Amino acid sequence: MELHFTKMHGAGNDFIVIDGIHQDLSNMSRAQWRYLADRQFGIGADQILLIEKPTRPDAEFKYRIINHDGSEVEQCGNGSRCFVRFVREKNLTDKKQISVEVAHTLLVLSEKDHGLVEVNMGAPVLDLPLIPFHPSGLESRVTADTINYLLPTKEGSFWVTPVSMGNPHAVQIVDALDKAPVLLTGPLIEHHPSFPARVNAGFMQIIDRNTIHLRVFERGSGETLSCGTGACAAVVAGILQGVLDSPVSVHTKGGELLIEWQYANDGKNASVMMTGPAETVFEGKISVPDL
Ligand SMILES: N[C@H](CCC[C@H](N)C(=O)O)C(=O)O
Repeated sequence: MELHFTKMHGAGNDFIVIDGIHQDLSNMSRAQWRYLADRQFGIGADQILLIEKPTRPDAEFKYRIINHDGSEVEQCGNGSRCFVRFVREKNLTDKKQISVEVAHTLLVLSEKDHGLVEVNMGAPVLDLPLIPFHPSGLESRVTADTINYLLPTKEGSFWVTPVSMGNPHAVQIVDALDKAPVLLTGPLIEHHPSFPARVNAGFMQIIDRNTIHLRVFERGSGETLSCGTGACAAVVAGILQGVLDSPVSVHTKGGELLIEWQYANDGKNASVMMTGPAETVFEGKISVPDL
């Protein structure tokens, strides 16, 4: 089958964005999704964003997120900004604020000046079974307003803070990000049995109380140049541990994101606000083989 797509990125986290409203992609297999995301045999991307008609009355659109490995997931921060840019450029809506259904949540997205996009990512989920995270048998320690867990792997043990932004994250603080063994330990954390749905492994270096450097080994995609939900999770973890204050500038290999979480005023149910770039790179069409 032939399909039209738009290649986009949000701070270097790259996407294949597909209009599934005007194209019928209901029969795509996981192997075909993997083919599209493959950087040698297909178009190449960290994730695929598939835009569909909503299933709930308060949403204008729905979008689905498929990782590089073909796994479908619950949330994508950088992708949500590219979604806004896409529907604007395609004139699919003229609304200033766009409500979109993503897995089990409703995101409210709006464009800001200077080509940036702001997303209300909702409140973090910290209830361990909902992350999901099973701490049984793990050493733990209280750190300010949260609990860290010592995750043992064959390459050492790492203190992590479990946080969900709709998708699961394990955030650790490192002293020197450029020396952190992200590619060695990231996969071990991603597949750790304490995270039954796997997990995105975040590595953050605290620069000051309003600045971090961040690398994320993403579930289903490996290390990406930037991870929006990972930036949100890292800031939540840092604020709960008493080492960060909102707003936080998150520096990633692919660019800068601004994350705000008014925990001090509104507690753990405060929404996380993410602001960052979204770029269209090129449009194309591709013939997808039966796989
Ligand atoms: N790999 C993630 C999904 C993409 C998230 C990331 N690209 C973002 O910008 O939030 C997961 O499996 O939960």
